Amino acid sequence: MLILVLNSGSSSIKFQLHQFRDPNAHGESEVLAVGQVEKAAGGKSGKGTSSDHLPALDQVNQRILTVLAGQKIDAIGHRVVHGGERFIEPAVLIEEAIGELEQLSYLAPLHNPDDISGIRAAGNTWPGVPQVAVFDTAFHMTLPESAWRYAIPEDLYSRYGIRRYGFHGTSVEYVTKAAAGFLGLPLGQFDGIIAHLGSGASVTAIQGGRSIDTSMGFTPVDGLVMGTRCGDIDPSIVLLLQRRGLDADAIEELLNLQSGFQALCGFSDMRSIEEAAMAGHGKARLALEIAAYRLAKYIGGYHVAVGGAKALVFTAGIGENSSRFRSLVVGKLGPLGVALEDAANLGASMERRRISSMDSAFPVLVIPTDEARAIAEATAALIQTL
Ligand SMILES: Nc1ncnc2c1ncn2[C@@H]1O[C@H](COP(=O)(O)OP(=O)(O)O)[C@@H](O)[C@H]1O
Ligand SMILES: CC(=O)OP(=O)(O)O
Ligand SMILES: [Mg+2]
Repeated sequence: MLILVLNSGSSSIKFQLHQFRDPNAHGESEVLAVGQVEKAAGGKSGKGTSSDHLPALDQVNQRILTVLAGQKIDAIGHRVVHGGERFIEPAVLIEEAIGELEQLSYLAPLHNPDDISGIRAAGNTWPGVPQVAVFDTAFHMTLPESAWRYAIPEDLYSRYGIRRYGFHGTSVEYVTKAAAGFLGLPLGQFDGIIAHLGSGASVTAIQGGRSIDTSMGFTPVDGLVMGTRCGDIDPSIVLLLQRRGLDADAIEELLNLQSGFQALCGFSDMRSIEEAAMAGHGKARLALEIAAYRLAKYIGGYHVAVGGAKALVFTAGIGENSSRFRSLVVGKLGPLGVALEDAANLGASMERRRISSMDSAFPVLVIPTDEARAIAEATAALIQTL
């Protein structure tokens, strides 16, 4: 079975072609092709149309043709950022579902419109091939109301759907299962904290294998300090900016694209920030300190939320690769009795591994995430049922 996974971002489309040897899509898939193509137009506003996607998808098609050698793709799996409360699991993208997704676009104006344009364009490029959406929000639909409800008038929830949703769920679910397996625990007995630290970053509290709280909220701008997103701020800041003449689009851009590490030190990717910090750049060091401090506070809170974590797990670009950032964060967890084994933390292995000391109160793990594989598996499983 052949599954094409597409992740349509604002400026590029990432793709992976997965083959499941077993016709029932059990077992590991093999990655036959992987790549990224740039989109011609669209910009970072999320306001691109499906015609912006067509030339890019045509390039994807060209790049997989030789690998396919005449075989047909069985399904396309799309990463979709926001599924609202409507989509609590992956969905087959029949016209009705695409329509429902369009209704949800106002919730994620920076992400969903691109995802939907990508879905429509893929329907043109690969006509007749079933398409599936896998949602970043779905895994967090298990949050209890005490975690998802904001203390604002109820009307705002019933009218506009204003609540905490949480994101990165596909990654967090994959890593949660892998961490439970690594520790030899049944999923239902895994209580822990998963820190997904990429260009977008969030941390999730897991109890009994399910998400019970997470740092991103109504949108992916909330929570941790990220590459260009501010994370937690007082909403009154937005009001002041508005009173000083910034409109909604300008404020959105400021908080999503000009904040976070970018605002604190002038660099948005962790490799540059680390290099600058090592070269003595004071603002880069302060930025790392602010981000690590905030994440450590969340970890302390989530240790309480899950009733005592059995593991802390680092994943995604920064979580998997930055031993310096992991060490800064775990260095603040002394009161929880958690400590790293320096040699293990510094190791550059790409394997799942434990990096905490033998006497750490609970293990600290590095588990590489694989969103595309998770999307391929979910897509394959769903189209079996058609
Ligand atoms: N070897 C490394 N050391 C430090 N940071 C790294 C390393 N490799 C990648 N990163 C950081 O990981 C982040 C990107 O994470 P990633 O999960 O690929 O993000 P996304 O998929 O959301 O774009 C960037 O900040 C990048 O600098
Ligand atoms: C939803 C989100 O934050 O995605 P990313 O980490 O890919 O920016
Ligand atoms: Mg990411």
